[in-house]
Amino acid sequence: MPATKYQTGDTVMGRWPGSSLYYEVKVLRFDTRSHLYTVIYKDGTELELREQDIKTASGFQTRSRSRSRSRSPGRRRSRSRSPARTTRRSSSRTAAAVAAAAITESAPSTRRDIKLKDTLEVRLTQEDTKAAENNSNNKHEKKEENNTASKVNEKSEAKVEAEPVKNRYNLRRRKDDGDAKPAESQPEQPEDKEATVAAAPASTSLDFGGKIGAYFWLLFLPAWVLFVILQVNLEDPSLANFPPQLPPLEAFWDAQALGFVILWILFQALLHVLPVGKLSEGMPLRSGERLKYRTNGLFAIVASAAAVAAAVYQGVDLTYIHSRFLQLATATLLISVLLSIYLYTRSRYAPSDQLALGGNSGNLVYDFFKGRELNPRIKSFDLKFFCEMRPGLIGWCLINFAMALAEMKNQGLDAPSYAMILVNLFQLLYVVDGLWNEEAILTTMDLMHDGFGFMLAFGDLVWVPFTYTLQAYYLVGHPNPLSLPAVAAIVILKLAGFYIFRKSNSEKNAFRRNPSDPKLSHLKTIPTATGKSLLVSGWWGVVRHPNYLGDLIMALAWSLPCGFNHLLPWYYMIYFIILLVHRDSRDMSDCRRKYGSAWDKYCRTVPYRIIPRVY
Ligand SMILES: NC(=O)C1=CN([C@@H]2O[C@H](COP(=O)(O)OP(=O)(O)OC[C@H]3O[C@@H](n4cnc5c(N)ncnc54)[C@H](OP(=O)(O)O)[C@@H]3O)[C@@H](O)[C@H]2O)C=CC1
Ligand SMILES: CC(C)CCC[C@@H](C)[C@H]1CC=C2C3=C(CC[C@@]21C)[C@@]1(C)CC[C@H](O)C(C)(C)[C@@H]1CC3
Repeated sequence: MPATKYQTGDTVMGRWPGSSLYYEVKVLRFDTRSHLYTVIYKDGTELELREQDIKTASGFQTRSRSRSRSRSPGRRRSRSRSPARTTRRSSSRTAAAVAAAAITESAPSTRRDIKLKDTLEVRLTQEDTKAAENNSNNKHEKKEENNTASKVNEKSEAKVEAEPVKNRYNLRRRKDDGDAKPAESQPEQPEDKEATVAAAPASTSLDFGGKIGAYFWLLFLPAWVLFVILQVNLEDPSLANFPPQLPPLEAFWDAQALGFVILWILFQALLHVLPVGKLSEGMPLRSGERLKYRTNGLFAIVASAAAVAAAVYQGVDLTYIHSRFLQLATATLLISVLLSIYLYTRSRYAPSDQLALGGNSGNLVYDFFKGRELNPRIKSFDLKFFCEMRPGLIGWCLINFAMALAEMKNQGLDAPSYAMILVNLFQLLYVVDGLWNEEAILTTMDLMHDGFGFMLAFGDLVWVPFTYTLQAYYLVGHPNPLSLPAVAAIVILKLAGFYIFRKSNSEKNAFRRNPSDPKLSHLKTIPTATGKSLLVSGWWGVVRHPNYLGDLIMALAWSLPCGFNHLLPWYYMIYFIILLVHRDSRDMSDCRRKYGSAWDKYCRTVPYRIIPRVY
């Protein structure tokens, strides 16, 4: 071995692929060509690691057994699962399995007792690239029994290794290379040495156009909301009338509107904290901890509907929402900015293992926009979950309803138009479904991966209620009579989209929550080194984002009732295509980073992203 940082035989800490956990490993050799260290874990699993994925043991303070024992049950479970202990429990258990178990089951005794001297990041770098295609003949792919998400097909892995690998990632198992020592022959690791949770690494690859992009979006997004609101008020909201005449500045502001918005948010917060409904567990965090969420969204929307009905009965004129839309939007924008400032400020004091992987670039503007802290909470009140699922989402339905009343008032109708009814019912179904399946949000990107900053605070509180309602707003001033066959066709389209959306989201959510669910046992999966598997049949075998496909079909059904006279009611459809294509590519790179070659294999097996045979 040439002069390298670590020498053959050194005992060091190696990062487990796709996780922030470190285990004690022994250096076996260094490859001068690839600059990779081959290391062996206590259970005999061999991996190739980059130098930056290895640290000296002195850089860590591991948790002591006595401390961990006294804390959470999850933590107690994890003790028996670390690679260090597998040799005694079961020699057939792979490091992949045990690491996954450690990742998913260990909760830190306390965040404060985890200290890292370094901030680390694992990057799955593609080495060379020719052979993966040849090796792609589904060696991992098998009809898993679904009895565990953490199986690693050792035999097929060995075959892959035996051939020249082209699309290979540098963090991979090498147990069957021949010179790996059997797990049983490894010395037992002391029981008080356990995996250590890494701090969030500094974000280096930045989304949304990076730092410059963040400036742009911070200015553009609020301006866009105000712009479309001004546009939709025009008799002819066409591009020919761009830009709309700007009203005087004071027209944007109304203290009463601010008061109503604050009341609405407080009312939703009150409903959220009431001890009604179930407490659901989120997905395991990097630390292994699982947060609890009160998922009483359905109760919240029913209670809100009752409160609104009571208010209308008492003579409250909801068309105020239509006439003061601009002022309500401005007030909510102000609240979202203040909330984002609070979120950014508190994130400066948050322990670094609680930061999101993407919003920790060190650049104030970018981090403010993207969000630093993953799950900011005030006691057990989760701000991100609340904002995403309550004031804006339920507010969306309230606004739509107010638009229906405004349409009747403005056009002198006894009942809302067909188009208005369709838009109201379709979007109500979407929101109620989201609240009914509220638990499923816990396995989405926003909740699992994104920090909570301006993007989501503004998105949840302003963007959703004030731009997703544009179709209903448009119909108030721009009637579009629909024939019954047209109504029927649009309803069928909506139901088809909804079916795809709901089935695919539920399938993934059920699989992530319980991979051994007997109802899913017919599905094919690909195991990954993190212990989680990927679905490759069922809905997730049709395209890589079947839920986006269903959502897009629904979006089409929301715009069609508004006709083709103007582009404005099609705004949601256009925005949504851009949003979902971008989310898909963000998710692709996240998953590639997490799952490495298993993800590539999934992409080869399921080549289309959102629309079968098209995209
Ligand atoms: N109306 C709106 O404005 C918006 C609606 N949405 C909707 O919200 C829903 C959630 O969307 P979003 O959070 O973007 O993404 P997904 O719900 O699709 O979540 C993506 C995650 O699912 C997991 N996953 C991906 N492929 C597989 C597979 N083959 N098998 C098992 N797990 C897999 C991965 O996470 P891991 O492996 O880590 O579990 C991946 O990161 C969608 O229905 C979307 O349409 C989204 C954005 C805006
Ligand atoms: C301001 C930016 C340009 C974009 C911000 C994006 C947000 C508005 C969306 C990100 C993901 C969302 C989801 C829903 C609403 C929009 C945002 C917040 C969702 C709650 C809508 C209802 C669905 O049933 C859902 C699946 C629960 C959605 C989850 C994602």
